Amino acid sequence: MSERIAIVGGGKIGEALLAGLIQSGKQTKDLVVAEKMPKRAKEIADEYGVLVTDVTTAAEGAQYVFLAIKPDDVDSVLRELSSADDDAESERVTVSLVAGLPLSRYENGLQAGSPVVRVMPNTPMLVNEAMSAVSVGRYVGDDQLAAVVRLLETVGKVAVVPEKQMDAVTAVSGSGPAYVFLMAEAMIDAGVALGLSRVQASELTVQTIRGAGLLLSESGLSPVDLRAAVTSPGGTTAAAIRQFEANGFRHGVYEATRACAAVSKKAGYRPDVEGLGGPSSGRTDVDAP
Ligand SMILES: NC(=O)C1=CN([C@@H]2O[C@H](COP(=O)(O)OP(=O)(O)OC[C@H]3O[C@@H](n4cnc5c(N)ncnc54)[C@H](OP(=O)(O)O)[C@@H]3O)[C@@H](O)[C@H]2O)C=CC1
Ligand SMILES: O=C(O)[C@@H]1CCC=N1
Repeated sequence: MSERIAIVGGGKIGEALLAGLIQSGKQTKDLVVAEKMPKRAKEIADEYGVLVTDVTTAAEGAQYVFLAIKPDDVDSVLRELSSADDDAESERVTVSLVAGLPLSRYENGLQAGSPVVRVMPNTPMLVNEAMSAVSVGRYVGDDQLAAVVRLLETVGKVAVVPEKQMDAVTAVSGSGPAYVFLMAEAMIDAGVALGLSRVQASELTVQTIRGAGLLLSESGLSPVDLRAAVTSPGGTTAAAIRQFEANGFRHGVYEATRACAAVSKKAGYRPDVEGLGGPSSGRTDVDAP
């Protein structure tokens, strides 16, 4: 029997999941999206040929409901899901892609005993090269976990991690693609400053990042060894790396990931709305940044 998969939220990561699942062979008849913005709903329906509807309809008959919505929208969606179809709820696996919110938030918001899996994916899912980290809720059976892992493996790699590592995971792989794209932007701008056309600088940068990523992934060598192999004694790379270090590159990456993890840790608090320590999260393990 085919599995019906609902994706609530047709934004960036919801679309990446949808596109990845379709590319990996999932049939569009087994996929349904809930998206509340009418313009976006039409774009998704036109582009992918899937049903785009409301949360309740999407969840009906779905074995898996992926939540690809912002943290602020979670409570209202959980209310809709728990009033949708009481009998089905304990069978249905809710898979949250939302940064920062703990498993307990979903387990408390859904019918008692509902299986919930928390995932931190990333946008390379669009090209079936995601890195997804998975933490398992207390009511998830082994078969249910295996099924979610199998689904995510169709769009990339999967690691199962304890929930306490999720903030760090978000800082490395969840937000990580943005750091690489920022590096690409900076390299392209630097190439233009050195006299290359933007088209040339883009082609050189994109292929360099692609090739370096593949080499790192496939050679079995460490980043330290691979960097050393590029760095000829007294040569051009050594001059560049000296400037990176003098300008705090390593420190910048460290501070950036720390800031990212701190925001992930506080996501449940919605600090802009309620102030730190506000009543929305139910979390008690949040430190000052
Ligand atoms: N982008 C990324 O790389 C990653 C994102 N995530 C997580 O994924 C989640 C979504 O992020 P992202 O895709 O970037 O955000 P987007 O804002 O692009 O997408 C969220 C979408 O969900 C829609 N939505 C909100 N509430 C509902 C509802 N009740 N029913 C149907 N649709 C709804 C929003 O509509 P509207 O705009 O009208 O509110 C919006 O189109 C976040 O929690 C984030 O932490 C995790 C890993 C990576
Ligand atoms: O920026 C964000 O909050 C989301 C979570 C990880 C990547 N994007």
